[in-house]
Amino acid sequence: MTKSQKMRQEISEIIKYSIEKVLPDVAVKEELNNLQLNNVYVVAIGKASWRMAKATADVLGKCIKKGIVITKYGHSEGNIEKFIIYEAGHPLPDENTIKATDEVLKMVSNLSENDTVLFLVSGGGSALFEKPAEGVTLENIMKITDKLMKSGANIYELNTVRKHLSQVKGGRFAEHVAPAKLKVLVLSDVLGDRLDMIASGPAYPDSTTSEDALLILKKYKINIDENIKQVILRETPKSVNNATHTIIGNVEKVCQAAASKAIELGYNPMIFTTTLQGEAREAAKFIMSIAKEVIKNNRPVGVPAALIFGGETTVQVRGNGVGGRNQELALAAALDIAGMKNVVLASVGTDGTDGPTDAAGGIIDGDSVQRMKNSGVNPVKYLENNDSYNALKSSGDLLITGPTGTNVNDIIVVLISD
Ligand SMILES: Nc1ncnc2c1ncn2[C@@H]1O[C@H](COP(=O)(O)OP(=O)(O)O)[C@@H](O)[C@H]1O
Ligand SMILES: O=C(O)[C@@H](CO)OP(=O)(O)O
Ligand SMILES: [Mg+2]
Repeated sequence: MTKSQKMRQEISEIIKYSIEKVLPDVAVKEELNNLQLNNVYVVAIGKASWRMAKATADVLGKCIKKGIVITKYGHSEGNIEKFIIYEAGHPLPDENTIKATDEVLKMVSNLSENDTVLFLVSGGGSALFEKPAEGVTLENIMKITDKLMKSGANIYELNTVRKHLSQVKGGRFAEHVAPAKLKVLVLSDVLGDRLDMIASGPAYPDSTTSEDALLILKKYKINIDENIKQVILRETPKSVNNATHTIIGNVEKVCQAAASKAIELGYNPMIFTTTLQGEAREAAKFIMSIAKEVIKNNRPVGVPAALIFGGETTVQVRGNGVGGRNQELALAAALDIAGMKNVVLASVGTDGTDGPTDAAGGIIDGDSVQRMKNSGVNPVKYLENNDSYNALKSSGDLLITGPTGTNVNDIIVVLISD
């Protein structure tokens, strides 16, 4: 085995271990074990909702009256007693989203103040839990969110707009549940763990305003009809008094896990940030500038080193290729370190899907670009066309995990050895 092959294997091990450490099962059970709850209604939304619901059913069992899971297509792992399980569209909502959300609203509509809704929230919830505001259609929401996503808007901007077009986001779901109470367990996939942004904060007071939403649409040059503008001008709740929130997992945990596995494998780990953001290809260059500093000057960490970054970059999609922000970061990184020895990078979405592809991300090294060229791929052109998936496929650099059952943002690891 060559050095580079060994490092690729080690980086895969680090990623696998870290994702296992942020599966929500244990954290949900720990949180629920000491609770006295009777007649609980459970609503679970997002890409990790099936696992969160399963852990809940294991702990609360008989105390559950009824539960509903809404997760992304291909993310259900089977039946759970007393639960109805829906799969729906992501990152754009679809008819199944609306159907499942209506079922949730029906379930919580006549509860009393003695009832509790256990609300299990994970990223993906914005697309998977949706009932358009009066005067807005599903198509309106699909079009506006699609445009925002492709223009490189970050998750705060995207969800500020989503919250103002919805009957269940930005605290409005909590109003539906009242007078019953909500206990909300949250798996965070948003920079800074902002509770009003994760899945668009269905039970959390909204910190954004109608004016913010309109300014974001203007910034990205997205035109809306007057009737949509009027809907956006209806303000979201700024206080919610029937919900308590607890964060049970986040990107911090996944970075810590990566650091401990790196130590086990003999690397000096350093977590640089848990809030990486910006255009994916620019982030790649910045990350590799640090790698080069480590190689040249053993700064700010000595070789063998594991550089760890958590967060979520964005991509302005200009071409018509296939990819995701992690694959795009990996491709740009491959171009930056072409020909270099003993450097390997992995960039991975912890949910197991990066963009509209079946890959979780990519693992690249100094020979990736040569491998692409050998198979007739011009990596610069592919990057220009946002076709990172096919570029990484040609060099054998895609990381494919399938849905992981969790969702705590993205992790980037760089291994450097002598
Ligand atoms: N060809 C592409 N290359 C890079 N990114 C893309 C491409 N097509 C779509 N995307 C990005 O993928 C994002 C959705 O990816 P996804 O992994 O589902 O996000 P999340 O995990 O945060 O839900 C969109 O915001 C869009 O910018
Ligand atoms: O649902 C959402 O709003 C976001 C953030 O929580 O999740 P994802 O990026 O996975 O769609
Ligand atoms: Mg996201």
